[in-house]
Amino acid sequence: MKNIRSIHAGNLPRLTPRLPDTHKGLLGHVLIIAGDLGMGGAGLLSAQAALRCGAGMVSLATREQHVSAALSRLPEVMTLAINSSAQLRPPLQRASVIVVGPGLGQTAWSRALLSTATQQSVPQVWDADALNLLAQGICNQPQQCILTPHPGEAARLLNIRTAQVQANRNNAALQIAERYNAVVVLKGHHSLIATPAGDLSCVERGHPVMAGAGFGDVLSGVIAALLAQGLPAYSASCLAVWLHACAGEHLARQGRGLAASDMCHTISTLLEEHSPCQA
Ligand SMILES: NC(=O)C1=CN([C@@H]2O[C@H](COP(=O)(O)OP(=O)(O)OC[C@H]3O[C@@H](n4cnc5c(N)ncnc54)[C@H](O)[C@@H]3O)[C@@H](O)[C@H]2O)[C@@H](O)CC1
Ligand SMILES: Nc1ncnc2c1ncn2[C@@H]1O[C@H](COP(=O)(O)OP(=O)(O)O)[C@@H](O)[C@H]1O
Repeated sequence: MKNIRSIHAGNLPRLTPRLPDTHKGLLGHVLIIAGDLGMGGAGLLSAQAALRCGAGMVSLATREQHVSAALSRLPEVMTLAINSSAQLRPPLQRASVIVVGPGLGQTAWSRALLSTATQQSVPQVWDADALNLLAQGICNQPQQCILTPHPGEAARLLNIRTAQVQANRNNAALQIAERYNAVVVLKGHHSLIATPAGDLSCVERGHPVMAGAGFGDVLSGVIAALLAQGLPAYSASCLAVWLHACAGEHLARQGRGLAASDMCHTISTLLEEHSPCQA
């Protein structure tokens, strides 16, 4: 293992400023594949975060039952009803970055969509049920993949117990990165970012106010937006985890009632302070 690097404001990667004549077509198109019945909000949180972190376009592929709620909450997002993997192909062709997994479930619908996504060659962020299906051997992760497990999902990926992951988080993050040949974000208190080459970074920021539903869904959208705007996988992961953790600290005064969607505006403000839109 190489030395563990502590991420701080001084060594963070930056997004380049936008040219005055830039347009949305140059800023990436994030496709989020998410939201089985009963979990329609997870994809919305990811989409909202991607939008608020500057992705040029954001599409959400989800269950038909979630479309009208998604459109009324996030009109900027192109929300598509997907009943079969054939219907997913056109949006997949347009995507430059894919997020798959938030609230995806593990039904036949979920599996069909995930396996269609694996055939794409663009960068992908795999979260939640995409990781659970990967751990079950139901599919293989594509090239250029970022895996974002929480400790429970990490345990499933390594076929060990959650307590064993937590007892040696560095080792767990590196092992998943090596086994799945992917950049890994091991979430939780002091999140870690690992690569298959053995690089390991730690973000010693964050706050227990973030221990609630949907905070990981937001993180997946932040990573995707940074990828869409040109950062490589490891840099995008480090910057996204740092922004997300610092936003949690900023909002900690709200206490236990902090909702994951409250994070998006603060993450957007921190990103602008760190990487201004114009030079
Ligand atoms: N609004 C929504 O629709 C939401 C949907 N969600 C979906 O709900 C489904 C189930 O996901 P869950 O993550 O709840 O369930 P899981 O069963 O994957 O994970 C929960 C377990 O993982 C372990 N764990 C997680 N974080 C830990 C930490 N920081 N330290 C130690 N142990 C930890 C604990 O044992 C915990 O009980 C997924 O499809 C997910 O995407 C969630 O994302 C929450 C929001
Ligand atoms: N105690 C904590 N300290 C710092 N960060 C936390 C803490 N609890 C949760 N988080 C962060 O919140 C997010 C939770 O993600 P996850 O467990 O996947 O939730 P969900 O699936 O509900 O979206 C992760 O980014 C994690 O690092």
